Amino acid sequence: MPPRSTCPPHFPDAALMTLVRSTPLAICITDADGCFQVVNAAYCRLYGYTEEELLGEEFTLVVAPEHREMMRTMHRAFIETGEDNDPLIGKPGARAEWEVLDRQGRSISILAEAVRLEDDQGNVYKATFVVDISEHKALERSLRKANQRLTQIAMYDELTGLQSRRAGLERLEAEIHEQQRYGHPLCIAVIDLDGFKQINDTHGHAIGDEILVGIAELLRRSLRESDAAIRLGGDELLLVLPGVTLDQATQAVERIRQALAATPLTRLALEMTLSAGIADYRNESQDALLERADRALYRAKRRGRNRLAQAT
Ligand SMILES: Nc1nc2c(ncn2[C@@H]2O[C@H](COP(=O)(O)OP(=O)(O)OP(=O)(O)O)[C@@H](O)[C@H]2O)c(=O)[nH]1
Repeated sequence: MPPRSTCPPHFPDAALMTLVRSTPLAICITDADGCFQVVNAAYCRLYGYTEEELLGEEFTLVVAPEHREMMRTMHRAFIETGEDNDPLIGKPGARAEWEVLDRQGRSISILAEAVRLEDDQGNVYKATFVVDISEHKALERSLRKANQRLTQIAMYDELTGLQSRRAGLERLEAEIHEQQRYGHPLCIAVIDLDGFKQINDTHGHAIGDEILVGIAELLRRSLRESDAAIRLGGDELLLVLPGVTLDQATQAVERIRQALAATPLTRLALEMTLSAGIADYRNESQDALLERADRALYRAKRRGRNRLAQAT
């Protein structure tokens, strides 16, 4: 035999009701039809209604119209079984977060927890305890936004939108692992603009920036989905070209070189050229691969710029 309840035999009891009414926790009690039978002062304050306005009304008054039917169904299920069959979290449970509406139609985030009550006549009620978590939710949203922003800053170069050095080198490392596992060819190209310092010195940094943005656009247009374009720093760029041989990579970068030479950039329609060193991956470390591409780039520069060189 379960122990008998120590509650007074009549519900609601006057002393308990005083407690319910004066607690700072927002509480409402709804009957089997979902109509408010009790709302305490904290509940009224939270939603901006008077007690008279709420009593007898269906609880869906504080729910957005599109969610009312679902909430009615859940309320009925709770009255019958004592469990919320919450379709959003997919498991029974009487504690959940919701978005509700106050009297002005403003959205409030709440944490609600409920208990099923039964009086001596067998009438069933649902008592719901509500905590306003709007500030907490707003903070959560702004933290999520700040995190996204930080990720964006870490992953992408702010000026050009190309991948950042850090993200790009991580990507290259991942491609090297793929290559080691499956043996697909993998190439990289280290690109450096020709005479970029002179452009900055003659036309100013803002025009130099426009050039970098223009080249980034050209790269995005020219590369495949599976390729990556990375700004290593300054006017130095890295292309990661998976699945192509050294000759195919050279053809692809040669097309980019020609396209750049034929595309005047910025409002001053400046002509710009690039030099590049291209290397195919040869079972080496990332640093060794980058170093070979760098040496090839250096050769291309020495031979007169506006040209490519393959790494040996
Ligand atoms: N406008 C602009 N300039 C930058 C930026 N970052 C680096 N630079 C400049 O880019 C120039 C890089 O020049 P270098 O690559 O060393 O030399 P270069 O003039 O291109 O000469 P070569 O590479 O030998 O053809 C320097 O003057 C840097 O100050 C940037 O974000 N914006």
